[in-house]
Amino acid sequence: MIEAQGLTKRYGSKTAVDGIDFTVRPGQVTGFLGPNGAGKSTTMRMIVGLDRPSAGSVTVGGRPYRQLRAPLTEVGALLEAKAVHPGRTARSHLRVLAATHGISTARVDDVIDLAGLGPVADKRVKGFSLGMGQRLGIAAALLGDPHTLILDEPVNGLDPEGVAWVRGLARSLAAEGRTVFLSSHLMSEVALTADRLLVIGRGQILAEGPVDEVVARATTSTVVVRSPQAGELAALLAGRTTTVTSSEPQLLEVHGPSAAEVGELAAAHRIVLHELHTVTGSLEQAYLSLTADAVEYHSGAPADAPAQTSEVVR
Ligand SMILES: Nc1ncnc2c1ncn2[C@@H]1O[C@H](COP(=O)(O)OP(=O)(O)OP(=O)(O)O)[C@@H](O)[C@H]1O
Repeated sequence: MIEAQGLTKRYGSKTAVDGIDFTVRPGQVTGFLGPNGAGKSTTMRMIVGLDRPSAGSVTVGGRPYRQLRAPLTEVGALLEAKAVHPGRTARSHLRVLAATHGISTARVDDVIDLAGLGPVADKRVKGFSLGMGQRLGIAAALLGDPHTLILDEPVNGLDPEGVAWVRGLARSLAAEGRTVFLSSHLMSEVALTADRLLVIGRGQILAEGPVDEVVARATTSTVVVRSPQAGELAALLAGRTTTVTSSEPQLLEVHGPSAAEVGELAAAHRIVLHELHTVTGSLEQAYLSLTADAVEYHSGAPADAPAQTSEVVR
């Protein structure tokens, strides 16, 4: 469990993290989202004691990181720009790390296998691809078999097989009851991996909660109805809180009432339905809407409209 209270970091006049309160629970994967410069890495660095909060506090398992007796066995972290001696092999890097933290050499072999580093374990790290470097960072994070995993952009540079591996790993670590906190800019991946979300912008929390709830709150759902009596149903639905549009005969897109309400209204008037489902927004749409006012670094080119990758909930 990670708990932050009034967590703040200032760099001179810049407030990178602005008095945030949050809890990251065990047994779940929590996705940490936000635009570039939102304060994600700074927050993660404060969790693992690499940056000192200017105010407030953050604890892991009830204690500040610096007070943990065996930190590597409690918290494993993959953070950007982690220092690895380029002349060392992956195996020797992990062995040095294990030796300094009283972890067995057998565990080094385990995490090499777990991270799929076997074929390159005895090669020098300086020749590693971005993806291999990420795998080594994840192997190091897992070395102490920690209860809490903090992964800053873990899929950065990984190929599709690697991305799927990180997803499976995060899910299985959470299923074992561990706390998994990961940041990513890949919305499709977060949608597949995370149970909960913490969204920040300009150092402040913009949204927090189960993925479905955050998406539902930040996007509008549409009830799609197909009926041979669409005109009759549209007339019954028309009202101040309901908008009904129709893009083809017999098909209605209804904004306002739930699918259950539309179905019950139809049944009460003996209107035949051939189809009734809810189309919810995507995580990408929710993210763009939540962070629209918190983006510090805008692209020059106009952004494409978010893809209509709607999920159908029956
Ligand atoms: N050491 C530092 N000195 C001064 N400013 C810093 C320092 N580290 C971070 N910042 C500033 O704090 C803000 C938050 O940065 P941070 O790296 O935490 O954002 P982020 O959400 O991780 O962004 P990204 O998605 O680009 O990695 C940014 O404006 C950044 O420029």
